[in-house]
Amino acid sequence: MAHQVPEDGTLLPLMEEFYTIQGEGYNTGKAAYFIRLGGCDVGCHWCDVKESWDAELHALTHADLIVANAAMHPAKAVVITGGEPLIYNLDYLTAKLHDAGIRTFIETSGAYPISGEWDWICLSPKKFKAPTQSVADVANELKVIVFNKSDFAFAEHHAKLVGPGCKLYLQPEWSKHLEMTPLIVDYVKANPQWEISLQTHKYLNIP
Ligand SMILES: C[S@@+](CC[C@H](N)C(=O)[O-])C[C@H]1O[C@@H](n2cnc3c(N)ncnc32)[C@H](O)[C@@H]1O
Ligand SMILES: Nc1nc2[nH]cc(C(=O)O)c2c(=O)[nH]1
Ligand code: SF4
Ligand SMILES: [Mg+2]
Repeated sequence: MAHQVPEDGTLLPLMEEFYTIQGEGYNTGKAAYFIRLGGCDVGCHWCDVKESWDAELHALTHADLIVANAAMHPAKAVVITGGEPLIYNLDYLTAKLHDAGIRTFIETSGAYPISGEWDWICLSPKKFKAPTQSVADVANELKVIVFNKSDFAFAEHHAKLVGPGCKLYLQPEWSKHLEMTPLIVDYVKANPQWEISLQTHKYLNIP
């Protein structure tokens, strides 16, 4: 039976929620409550959370309960990720998080139009399903995964589509990090508008 996810965003397929330290990008090192929504049709072959793809496997959960759980943690910041969170209407969830005094951060491929009210938007565009301009226009951070050398040209293409204040990051694909990290180091030294982002939680062995 397919999930009937209500369009008002009150019920969302929740895969997992956990309190940890943001491992990637601009907010690296800051404690945050992670909300991982199920469902993604982008199909990155190197995705590190393929268990998230099938939304049906993840129970529809009321957004009010997600907010109550988040509010119990000391850091008043959540990262909404997935799966691809923008498949869903995130207006209700993010408004309630803001009502509770919690800052809202999102990790998205941008493959679906923007919804929700955000304090930080990380756009990680994919070759497999291009991001919508509605997300590129408002992204605070562009984080391109480097799986092979062609990803530097892909990164430059997307840097032209984001706004002028958007931070630019290159992050090694995890299974290739030993090979790609030195290439990123050289690229950032030659093109210092870019910075390197590492998946520090994997080095720290935390969620
Ligand atoms: C699992 S995704 C979920 C959010 C959204 N679907 C997206 O791709 O942005 C969270 C972040 O992990 C990155 N990511 C996924 N698999 C990765 C891997 N094998 N190595 C490095 N980064 C990865 C994604 O690019 C994204 O920035
Ligand atoms: N610690 C930690 N930081 C993260 N930043 C983005 C993540 C994600 O899977 O979206 C992630 C994650 O899974 N864990
Ligand atoms: S868009 Fe994100 S969740 Fe979906 S397959 Fe790619 S990395 Fe995984
Ligand atoms: Mg992750």
